[in-house]
Amino acid sequence: MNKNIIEVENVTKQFKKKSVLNGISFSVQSNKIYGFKGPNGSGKTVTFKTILGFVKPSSGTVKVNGKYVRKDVMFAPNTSFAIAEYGLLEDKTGIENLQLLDILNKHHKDHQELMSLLERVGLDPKNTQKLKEYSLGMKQRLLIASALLNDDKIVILDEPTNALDEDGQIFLIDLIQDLKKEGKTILVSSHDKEFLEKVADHIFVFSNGKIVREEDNEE
Ligand SMILES: Nc1ncnc2c1ncn2[C@@H]1O[C@H](COP(=O)(O)OP(=O)(O)OP(=O)(O)O)[C@@H](O)[C@H]1O
Repeated sequence: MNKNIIEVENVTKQFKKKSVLNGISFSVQSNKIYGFKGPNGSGKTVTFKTILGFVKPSSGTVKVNGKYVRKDVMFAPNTSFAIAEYGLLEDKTGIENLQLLDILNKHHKDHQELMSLLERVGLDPKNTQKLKEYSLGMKQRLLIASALLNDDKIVILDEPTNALDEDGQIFLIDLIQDLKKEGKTILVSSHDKEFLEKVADHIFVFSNGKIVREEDNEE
C-alpha cells in the first residue's frame, strides 16, 4: 500500500513583499515519480527548497517522512537533491567532489563505490579534468551523482534535463526509472513537457506560484 511520504499543505511564501507561492497543497506517495512543470519563475524551485527545509514557508506546513520540516526537524529527513545553485567545487575533479561530499555526509564510502557512482551517471571515473573544464552536460551528470550519494528514499532533481543532449535525456529517463525500481520516490522539475510525460507517473502544473492542474500519467 502506498502512503503519503510528503504532504504540503497551504504553503505560501513571500520574499519581501513579493508572493512567490500562493497556497500550494499536494501530496506525494512513496515509490512514484512526480513531475513538476511550469514556466520560469512559477515556483517549482522554491517549492523544492521549501520541502527540503532550505526556505521557511510564510504559512502552511510541509511534512516529509512523518516529520514536520522546520518544526520537528530542520531539514527533510532521508531526502537528497540536485539543485544547480547548491553546486559543486569548480577546481576539483568529479571524484574529488564526490569524496568531499561523502566526507561531509560522514558516510566514508570506499573509492570503488564512488567510481561506480560516476560510471552510473555516464562519467569517466578516471577523468582528471577539473569541473571548470567540464561541459555543462557533464556538470549536470555530476550534480545528479551527488544526489545519489546518500541512497536516500526521496530524490529531488531540479531541472536535470538542462544542458543534456538527446542521449543524456535517454540516460536520465532510464536512471530515474531505475531509482523507482529501487523503491525511491522521485520529484523532478523540467521545462520539457515530453521528457516529463515519458518519465513521470503524475505531473503537477505550476503557474504563478500555484498548482493549476494535475495530470495522471500512469497506465
Ligand atoms: N531568495 C529569493 N528572494 C527573492 N525572490 C526569490 C527568491 N527565490 C526565488 N525568488 C522568486 O520566486 C519566484 C519563483 O522562482 P522559482 O525559482 O521557484 O521558479 P521556477 O518555477 O523554479 O522557475 P525556473 O524554471 O526559472 O527555475 C521567481 O519570481 C523568483 O524570482
